[in-house]
Amino acid sequence: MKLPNIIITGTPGSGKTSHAEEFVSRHPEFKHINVSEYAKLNGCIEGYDKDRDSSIVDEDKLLDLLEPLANKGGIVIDWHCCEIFPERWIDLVVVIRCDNSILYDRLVNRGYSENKISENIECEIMCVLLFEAQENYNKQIVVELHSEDLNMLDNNIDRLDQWLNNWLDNNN
Ligand SMILES: Nc1ncnc2c1ncn2[C@@H]1O[C@H](COP(=O)(O)OP(=O)(O)OP(=O)(O)O)[C@@H](O)[C@H]1O
Repeated sequence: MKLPNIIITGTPGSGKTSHAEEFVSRHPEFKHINVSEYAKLNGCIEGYDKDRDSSIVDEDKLLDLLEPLANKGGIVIDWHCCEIFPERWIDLVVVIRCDNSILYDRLVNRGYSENKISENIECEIMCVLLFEAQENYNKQIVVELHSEDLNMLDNNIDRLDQWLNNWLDNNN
């Protein structure tokens, strides 16, 4: 059976990994690719950005490694950046959104620096990840989902289940 490839993107702390994990726990035939972890485990880190306090991913190497998985289908890519993934790979782009004050508390709880918190809150206010998704993929495959409490998370995954059922009906 053919499976779709999904990107789950959004500002750090918005809830990408929570969504990807819940979706894959309901659909174990999918593989969750948490790009930050995957890049570290697979030697795709090419440096460190001191200002941003984050690793720099070797995107070419990452894409080479992901290509066979994407061609097979059934990957859920979880990263705060979506534009590097070729359009032909991707069937759905989910942009997770979060209320600023809730996001702020989540980032404080993670012990992020004031700079890193401000940068991420600004990114959320300016809808950076939503625009990035809409500019790089057909708008019809981009969906914005809010993730402020567990009820919302559950409803979002129900929506993704429905989308998946429709996709499977239309593509198999
Ligand atoms: N809908 C939600 N309701 C309650 N808590 C949530 C929800 N979504 C995420 N969280 C919590 O917010 C924190 C950040 O979530 P998560 O790690 O899924 O975000 P992320 O976008 O993957 O972050 P990063 O990009 O840094 O990996 C976690 O503590 C998680 O439990």
